[in-house]
Amino acid sequence: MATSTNLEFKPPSGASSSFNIPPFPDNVRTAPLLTICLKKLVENDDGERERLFEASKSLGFMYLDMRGCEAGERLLRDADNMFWLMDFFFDLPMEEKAKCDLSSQGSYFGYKGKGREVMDDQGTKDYNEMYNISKDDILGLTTPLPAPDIITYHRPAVAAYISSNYAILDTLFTSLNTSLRLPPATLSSLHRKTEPSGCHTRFIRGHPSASPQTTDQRTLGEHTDFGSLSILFNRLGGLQVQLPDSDDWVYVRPVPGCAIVNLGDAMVRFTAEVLRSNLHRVVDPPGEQKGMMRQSLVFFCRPEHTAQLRRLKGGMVDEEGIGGEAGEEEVGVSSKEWLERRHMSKKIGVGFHKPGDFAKGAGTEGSRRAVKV
Ligand SMILES: O=C(O)CCC(=O)C(=O)O
Ligand SMILES: [Fe+2]
Repeated sequence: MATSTNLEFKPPSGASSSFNIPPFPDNVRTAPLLTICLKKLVENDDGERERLFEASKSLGFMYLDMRGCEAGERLLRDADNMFWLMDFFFDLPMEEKAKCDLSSQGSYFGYKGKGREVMDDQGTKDYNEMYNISKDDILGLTTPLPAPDIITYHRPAVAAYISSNYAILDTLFTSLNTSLRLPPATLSSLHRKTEPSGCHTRFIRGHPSASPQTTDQRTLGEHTDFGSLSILFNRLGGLQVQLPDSDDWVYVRPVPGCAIVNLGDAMVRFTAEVLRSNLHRVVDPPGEQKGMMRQSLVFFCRPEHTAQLRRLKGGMVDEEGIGGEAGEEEVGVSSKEWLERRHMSKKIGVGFHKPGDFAKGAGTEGSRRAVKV
């Protein structure tokens, strides 16, 4: 932890530990993710910029190799701290976690218990506990939300992790900005750390699905991410992506030293579907990892609340008239509205009451232009 502690906490369960994890199996189908080297992007390597653009158009999922680069190594260290904090958090008694469950107030942030969201329109319940920590809360842009002492005490460590993510986001946005031939800093200026947004850190504890007899081994339903870029760290397998133009689901193998980066709906809307926000889901970990508690860590970067999700002006997409006449202004929806509509539809008793409600939260999953460009 970045801060020392005088508080007494029982040792964590170690569910996040990278030690003693059985290997990811070799006999399952895995996704052909490109590995992008952060160091090369930071050094403005043209070839690496092209590869980032390619990965963002074709699958919208990639590995980002953090090693050998100061900003990357810093994020790896800060992410390790978050995995420790996550262990402590999820090991708290349920009544402590329930105190920061803000779902009934319609808040996206705070704790969500296992089975409190649906994975589909039939109302199949999920198998995850989640804790969403608002960037605006940690950086003091809003009044602090109720949180357990362990989180309050370690706010500086969470803030450090957020800053490390922003350093990397800035590199990614700058590179994509160049590839899209957008006016300088267009993407970065829609994602300022100091402006209110739905950006957040997510802790996930995935419980094994119901019983070995069930054929449905999903623990988190299929979805596209709502925002712009997600930076994800996995220790155990279980994440799957659906391959473009196919019904096949394949695993994403966790790779030490690499984050899994994926694009969300906002990037699709900004680029008239040139960039891709791919469907993904989580199932029980494969092979010898099956039955283990699975923890993952995500930083979700979303556009500022007031940003309009529509084709951006200028740049290759607009000038080439992709998704409309060149210079034509599309009617947008604000990032805040998009987020609220999408997250509510899954919450049992809040936005999801009956079949049909789930579909109200649809994202850009129907979009397929990206693979054809
Ligand atoms: O846990 C994972 O590997 C992925 C989680 C995810 O897709 C999400 O929280 O949106
Ligand atoms: Fe996701």
